[in-house]
Amino acid sequence: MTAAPADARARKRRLASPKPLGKLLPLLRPHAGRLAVAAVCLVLAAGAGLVFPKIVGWLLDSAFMLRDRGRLDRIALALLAVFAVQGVLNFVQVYLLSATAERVTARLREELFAHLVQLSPGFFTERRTGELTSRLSADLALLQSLLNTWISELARQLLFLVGGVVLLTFTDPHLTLTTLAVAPVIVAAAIVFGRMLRRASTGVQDRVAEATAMADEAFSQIRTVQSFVRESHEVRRYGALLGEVVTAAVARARMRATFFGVVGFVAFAGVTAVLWEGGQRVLAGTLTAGALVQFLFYAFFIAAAVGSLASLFGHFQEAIGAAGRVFELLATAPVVAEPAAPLPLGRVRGAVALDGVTFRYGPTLPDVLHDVSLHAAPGEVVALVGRSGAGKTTIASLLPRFWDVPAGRVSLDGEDVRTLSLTELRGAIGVVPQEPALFSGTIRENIAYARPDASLDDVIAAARAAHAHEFVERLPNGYDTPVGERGVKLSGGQRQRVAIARVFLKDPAVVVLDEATSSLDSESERLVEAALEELLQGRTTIIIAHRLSTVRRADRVVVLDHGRVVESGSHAELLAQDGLYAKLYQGQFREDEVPV
Ligand SMILES: Nc1ncnc2c1ncn2[C@@H]1O[C@H](COP(=O)(O)OP(=O)(O)OP(=O)(O)O)[C@@H](O)[C@H]1O
Repeated sequence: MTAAPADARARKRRLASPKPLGKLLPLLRPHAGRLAVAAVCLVLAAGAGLVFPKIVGWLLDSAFMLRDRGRLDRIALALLAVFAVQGVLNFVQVYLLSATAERVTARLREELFAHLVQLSPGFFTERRTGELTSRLSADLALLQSLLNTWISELARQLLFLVGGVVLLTFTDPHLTLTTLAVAPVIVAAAIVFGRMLRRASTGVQDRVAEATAMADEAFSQIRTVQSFVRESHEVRRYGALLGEVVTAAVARARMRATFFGVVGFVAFAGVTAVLWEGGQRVLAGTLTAGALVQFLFYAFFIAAAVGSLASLFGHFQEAIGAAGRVFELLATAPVVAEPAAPLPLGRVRGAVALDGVTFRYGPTLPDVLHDVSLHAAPGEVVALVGRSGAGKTTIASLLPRFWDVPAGRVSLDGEDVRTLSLTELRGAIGVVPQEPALFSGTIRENIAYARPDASLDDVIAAARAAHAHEFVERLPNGYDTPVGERGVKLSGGQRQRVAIARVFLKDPAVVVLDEATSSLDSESERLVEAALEELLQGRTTIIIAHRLSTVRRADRVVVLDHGRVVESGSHAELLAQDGLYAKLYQGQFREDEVPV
């Protein structure tokens, strides 16, 4: 239990360091030209802003004293010109920065997405998908604000601060000191509140991610939610999480409000001190009214700049937190890595083997496979059977190398799967999951998922082989019919046949099939059976079998128990052995038998 607080401390330290923001620099490099133009515009616009008090001071001291109307007109026109130029400069700068920020954020989002989709399935069992989507949206939105507003605001306010102080010092060094007397208080407040804000903001972002994850889960499990009539429970759960978001956000708002109150008061107290001290000198005749007004303007600029910088400090802390989380995700190394120099696979024959494989899902978890050896010759159909939790799905997911084995060897055509390129290995293996989920899109797009360049004829041929063509043809838009999110607009049997058609189009040498446990109506069942029958022709097949017809068809049945191979042989041989298989047969298969 000592590790957790240490982790938390490390996390806090890591978030406090601005290093994560530095990682944005390489992304900005391609936009250097645009950023340079924006920076020049920003400096010039700030300069124009700084000229304004000078002109007003001049106006008061010369035009008014001399009662010169012409001079007033000229000064007003000059001011208009200054503001017009400033307007144009602001436009260019805001436009360039926003466009760059949009591009950079989109690029980073894409990079993060590209990184996440190639991480091993194990990563997604540890992290909730809703949390990841929240990182992609909320944290990147913070970084976008950083790029298009906060950085330019920081530069602008720094220019106002430095420019203001320099110009003040030229006018009256003593009054400058009075103005700056309050600065240490503001800086101290910024540091204290900034830290608190960063922590509070991380809390808010984490709570938002949790609430998003929960909603995401409820939507994806909507049938379960509704069939158990748990809608109000889910609403309460979501409400409770939103309550936490509100509590955390209100705490952050309280901090921000206190900060603004304190900093506002201190800054204007400084301005008041300047007014009081300067006013006395105007009365004494050692300072002109124009110089005092000019001075007050600069004092306002400085106060506003210090205040803005202080609040920007808080925003930067939030952005550091967001960048930290984003780059931490980007740095997650895939557990299953592409070999440095993959062996070329050539034409795949389809010999599949596990030799002495021991496997566990995590270093602290118990072994779920113990010294498993299993061989399938090219074209052979091997059925895996065993009680629930025996390790069948685990074996099936080791072949496409979704996980690596700590002991033993998994091979394709005699080559260790760890030595092959993931693209070639996975290209050689077709997987039909137990409950195939399709992508929202059309039937054609779903079948062509394995080969997006496939022609309609190829898609139809695959659908025919999978006995899906007949039902697709009867749909209102045929192959262009949208299937709905995850294929919800199709029946279970239709989804299965589309998933089988997809594998036909891929035409792999090895098929890994997790047979559906849920029973379909007999017509649908017959069609799926027929489709599978065709799919297995000439391919090495590993089937997680749940049906008697499947085990009968298999060349070999491998019986697993608690992660060990306990029996192996044909259906008839195993029945004759009267061991675990015979027992399973009595209990599992007989009732599942379907009329063919
Ligand atoms: N992602 C995972 N993380 C940790 N343990 C897991 C994970 N997936 C499966 N297990 C564990 O591994 C063991 C084998 O599971 P597996 O899914 O391979 O069994 P199975 O024989 O396919 O079961 P079923 O027929 O019910 O699908 C089980 O004890 C299970 O709890």
